[in-house]
Amino acid sequence: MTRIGVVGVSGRMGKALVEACQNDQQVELTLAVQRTGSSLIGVDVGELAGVGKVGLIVVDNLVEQISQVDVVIDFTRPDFTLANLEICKAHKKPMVIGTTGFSDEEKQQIQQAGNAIPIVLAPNTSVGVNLSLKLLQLVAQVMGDEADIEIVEAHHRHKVDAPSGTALRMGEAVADALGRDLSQCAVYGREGITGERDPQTIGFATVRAGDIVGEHTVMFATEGERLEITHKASSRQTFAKGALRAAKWLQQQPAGFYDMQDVLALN
Ligand SMILES: NC(=O)C1=CN([C@@H]2O[C@H](COP(=O)(O)OP(=O)(O)OC[C@H]3O[C@@H](n4cnc5c(N)ncnc54)[C@H](OP(=O)(O)O)[C@@H]3O)[C@@H](O)[C@H]2O)C=CC1
Ligand SMILES: O=C(O)C1=N[C@H](C(=O)O)C[C@H](O)C1
Repeated sequence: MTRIGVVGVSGRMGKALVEACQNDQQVELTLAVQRTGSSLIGVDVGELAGVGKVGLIVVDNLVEQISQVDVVIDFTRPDFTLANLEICKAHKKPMVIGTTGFSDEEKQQIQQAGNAIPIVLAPNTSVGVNLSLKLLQLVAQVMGDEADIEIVEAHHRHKVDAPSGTALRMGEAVADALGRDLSQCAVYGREGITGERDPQTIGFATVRAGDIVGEHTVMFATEGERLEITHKASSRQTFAKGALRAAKWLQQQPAGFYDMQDVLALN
């Protein structure tokens, strides 16, 4: 049994994680944290998540009750996640981080924390997206040098970061396979007289609309044919189940910096 602590339980992913914990016999939700001063403190977390009373109330302090968990799961915002990371480090608790929107420096900070505790950092915890990263490597190796590569992602209107963490990770996978540096070859959106396309670039386009859960397409287009790899998430449960899988795996690992490829043995 893996005892799980979820921070940011009021969020879309926070609630999805609470529901996933209720449906998984191998985990127990033992801590539910929300921001200090939130009107949700003291509320039953199952009622908050819409799955009925579960007998665990929302609290506002990770530090005080962290001894009750084996793994902390955090899908929130970079500033809050980094604060929680310090707490997990101090208390030697493994952490699954699904938050996106980190700067390169912040990602390095998380990577370094892997010297002290086991950490999974994954912009997308779904099995499908992580499998697609493998496929992308193969496609890039075979046709990437001849193809124009464009990444299109679509998410709900509430998403605050762009491009999505997943789109950036897909871009990195393709760039690495081609020996390119994504920071040098990425083009984020186009407008006006852009000139012809530079074949070395990897383009990103972002859609924000309605309640789209998460869609990503990587396009390899040559003169005469086009190969597209598309992933569409239709439920946040796919991310939540992946995060629980990562948490159960992480509980057995030594300190280190891991991603979903490690969890799914795709490396
Ligand atoms: N890895 C993956 O597979 C996936 C990753 N994500 C990522 O997860 C993150 C969360 O997404 P989502 O659930 O849609 O976001 P929401 O906005 O719905 O939820 C964010 C949660 O974090 C809390 N929070 C944010 N900032 C703070 C803070 N400074 N202090 C305390 N609490 C804070 C919010 O509390 P409050 O309401 O009080 O602000 C809320 O509970 C995003 O970065 C998103 O990109 C999303 C889906 C899948
Ligand atoms: O904010 C979201 O919703 C999602 N964010 C992640 C990302 O930025 O890649 C993953 C998923 O697509 C949903």
